Amino acid sequence: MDAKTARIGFIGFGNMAQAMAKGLAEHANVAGDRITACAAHYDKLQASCAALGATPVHTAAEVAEASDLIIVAVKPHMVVDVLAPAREALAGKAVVSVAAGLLFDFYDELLGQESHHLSTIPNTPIAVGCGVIACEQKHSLTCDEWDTFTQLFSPIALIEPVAGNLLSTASAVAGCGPAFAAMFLESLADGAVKNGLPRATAYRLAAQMMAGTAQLHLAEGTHPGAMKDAVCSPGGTTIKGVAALEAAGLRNAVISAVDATLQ
Ligand SMILES: NC(=O)C1=CN([C@@H]2O[C@H](COP(=O)(O)OP(=O)(O)OC[C@H]3O[C@@H](n4cnc5c(N)ncnc54)[C@H](OP(=O)(O)O)[C@@H]3O)[C@@H](O)[C@H]2O)C=CC1
Ligand SMILES: O=C(O)[C@@H]1CCC=N1
Repeated sequence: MDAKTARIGFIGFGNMAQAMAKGLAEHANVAGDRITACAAHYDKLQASCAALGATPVHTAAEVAEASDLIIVAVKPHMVVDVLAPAREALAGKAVVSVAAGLLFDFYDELLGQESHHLSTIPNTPIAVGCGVIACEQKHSLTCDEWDTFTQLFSPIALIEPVAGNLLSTASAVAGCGPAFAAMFLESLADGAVKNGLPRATAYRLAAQMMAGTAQLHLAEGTHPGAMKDAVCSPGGTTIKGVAALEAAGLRNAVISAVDATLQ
């Protein structure tokens, strides 16, 4: 399988699948006509496929037949029922799951020990080429399929293999994290609006600040504590804000959020 020509299928075409397809089409040079998808509601699917030049089909088996690499992107509790009728068509194809909590042993049992599968957790920023895909280290893709998968997705996501027992924790940070980060972004803007800044300006400033702070850490590897210290002038305004965040329990709230996703 060649990453330049591989056909990609999505079984389920909701928020996560569309983010991946958009990232591939708009940031990784994957032509829309290489993408096929199915979903529960065909009219809605037609509209979302049209936006990318992708092909809508009615069943998971049709997706499998039309594709070399198939992304399973329905809700975890639906995977068994949706994949069962497509089992034959999936045989010998590369199956990449994004369903939370479904690991190697689950797919080995569902698809058979000869099947080629990989369990992952991506995140929605992949739509703009800034995603993460945490992958279970143990998988049964061939070397060629793994290479194709990484060549396709590494232009739009950091691909991070982790042990199976840590995939849910990685998911809390990378998969759920965009929701937590968006809450921080919104809260920061609320504070600014409360003090008179127009809403749109507040979102623009907060979003660019968050992107820039993350870029600074990624580029220089600076410890987050040192990044904070570099902003806090003695007796200045930032340390007063830091103290207010600590008084409100920011650190404990975030750690509890990670714990909550794992329960
Ligand atoms: N959202 C996220 O940020 C992340 C999600 N995930 C995982 O991605 C998966 C999808 O989540 P998400 O995209 O958020 O959920 P959505 O509800 O947005 O998407 C689910 C998709 O499944 C489709 N579907 C439902 N029933 C069937 C069926 N019988 N046959 C084919 N397709 C069907 C739905 O169709 P229709 O649209 O017509 O209703 C929809 O397109 C989950 O397993 C989740 O754990 C993983 C990491 C991050
Ligand atoms: O909320 C969820 O279950 C999925 C998994 C990671 C992000 N969204």
